Amino acid sequence: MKVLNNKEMRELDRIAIEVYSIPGIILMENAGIAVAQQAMKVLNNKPSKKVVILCGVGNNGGDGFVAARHLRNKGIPLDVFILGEPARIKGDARTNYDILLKLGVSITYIEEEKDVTAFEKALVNDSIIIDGIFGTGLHREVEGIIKEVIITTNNSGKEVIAIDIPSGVNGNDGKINGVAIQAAKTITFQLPKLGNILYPGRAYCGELMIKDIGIPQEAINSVQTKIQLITEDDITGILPQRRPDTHKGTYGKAFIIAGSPGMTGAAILASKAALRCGGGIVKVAVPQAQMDILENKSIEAISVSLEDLQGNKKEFIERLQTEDTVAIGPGCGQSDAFFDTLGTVINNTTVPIVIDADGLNVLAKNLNILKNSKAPCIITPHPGEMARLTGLSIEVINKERIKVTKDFSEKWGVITLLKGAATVIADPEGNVYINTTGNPGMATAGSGDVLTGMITGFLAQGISPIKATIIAAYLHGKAGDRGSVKLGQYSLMAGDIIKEIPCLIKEVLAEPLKKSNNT
Ligand SMILES: NC(=O)C1=CN([C@@H]2O[C@H](COP(=O)(O)OP(=O)(O)OC[C@H]3O[C@@H](n4cnc5c(N)ncnc54)[C@H](O)[C@@H]3O)[C@@H](O)[C@H]2O)[C@H](O)CC1
Ligand SMILES: [K+]
Repeated sequence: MKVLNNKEMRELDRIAIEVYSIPGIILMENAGIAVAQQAMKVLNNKPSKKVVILCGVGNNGGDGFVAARHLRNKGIPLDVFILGEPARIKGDARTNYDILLKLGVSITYIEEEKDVTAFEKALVNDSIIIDGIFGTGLHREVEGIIKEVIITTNNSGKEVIAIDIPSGVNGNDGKINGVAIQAAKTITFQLPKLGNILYPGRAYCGELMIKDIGIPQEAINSVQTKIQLITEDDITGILPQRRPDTHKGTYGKAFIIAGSPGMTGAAILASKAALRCGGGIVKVAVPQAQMDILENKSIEAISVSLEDLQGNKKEFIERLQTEDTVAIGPGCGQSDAFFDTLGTVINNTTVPIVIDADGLNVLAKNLNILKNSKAPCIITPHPGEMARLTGLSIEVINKERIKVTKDFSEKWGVITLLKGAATVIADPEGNVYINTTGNPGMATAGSGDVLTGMITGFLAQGISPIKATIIAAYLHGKAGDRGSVKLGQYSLMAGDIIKEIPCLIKEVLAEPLKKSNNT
């Protein structure tokens, strides 16, 4: 699903209205109806029904006027408050404002302190608030009486439904322009905006609902954006049912170079995750002293002595030619020998390579070795590792997550998955995919090793590097969400994420069994 910035959303509106002749007031009516319907759902659980609607002087306010009319038609008591000069209300918003005036709806104009008091008094019992102050038209800091109303709203303890985007959240990047409405739910229209998806804006949205307001798919297709939100639709049924006449080799050979003294767990987690995602054969190169531990804990994986590999480069290179994918880095440490191993892999592998953790920390010392790579390369840094790869501060990286990730991918010709909330994936062509599954419970040792193993498991089966990265990112987060519901975010461990993979693959990824397959 495309994710738009404010300008692209306005362009989408324009195309719908000017190219496909859909009157803007129809879009506004549909938007307002969607908001009213959601408000009714929330009100149904409340004994006393009352809605207070905050409207700005733009079309976001226009949506609010429409919602007011539909709620009034359902007999819901409501108070409408307008923030800004009524004379500035124009076009479709003006039409809907005039209708409310003709209907005699109670409208209060918030221009000074006493009007804020009137707003506070309107918030009786368990009334709910609809936020139609600003949408994609927000273009400067929120100040003055509007800022005061937003703070009052947030302090009121009332449930807030935001129209399109919580007022104060910048639709272009999710940053807060001074202050922002904390919504319990946000109803956005046709496509999500970056401000609905990127933190901190995403946290202000509460539960995000995307409502179709009648903009045709042709109009959506014509808006040029390279940023997509990963949704379950993107990965549903993507793993074909397995044919009877197949064997483990059919599902690919993954070679994982992981582990160092005290870090065998990284190798165990990555190998288990790769197998759980359907990889056929998973070999793991670990230091000789850890082979027994690995074989004991990950019995389905095949262990290989890292020292033997490092001691016989010719054989190492020959082995690399027999694999379907290679992953390197989890728990590897940063020894000179490992730096050489990484160079051997990058210089001699033609199949997809996943570089994670210490592989990235060592790569950061000489990024130019990427220029020798003949293989599709996927890197999976967290912000700290990205800081070492780019020389940027973690603060800058987290402020410009999309730009930093996209720039790195385009510059070095790799697929970059930047971990964090929300995970950002970019490919060398500058396409960007945002993943919103996952939760803070996954900030636990080994979670990244699991993700590396999952990407590797899908690559081994011949899924394309970008698709394997997208599927793994979504599923990893979804598994973490399930695990956190069962165990709580404090107790979730990396191994618990792996436990959730089988059900999710069966429910989501695997193509539904055809009747004939049941025979
Ligand atoms: N396809 C759709 O998504 C549809 C969206 N609709 C709604 O229209 C708004 C966008 O409306 P717009 O008039 O462009 O802007 P806003 O209503 O968001 O802005 C209100 C108004 O406020 C002024 N302003 C901006 N920043 C500030 C500030 N910090 N302080 C004070 N005033 C400010 C600005 O000049 C504007 O005039 C979209 O979000 C949807 O809700 C359509 O109704 C249906 C189709
Ligand atoms: K809003």
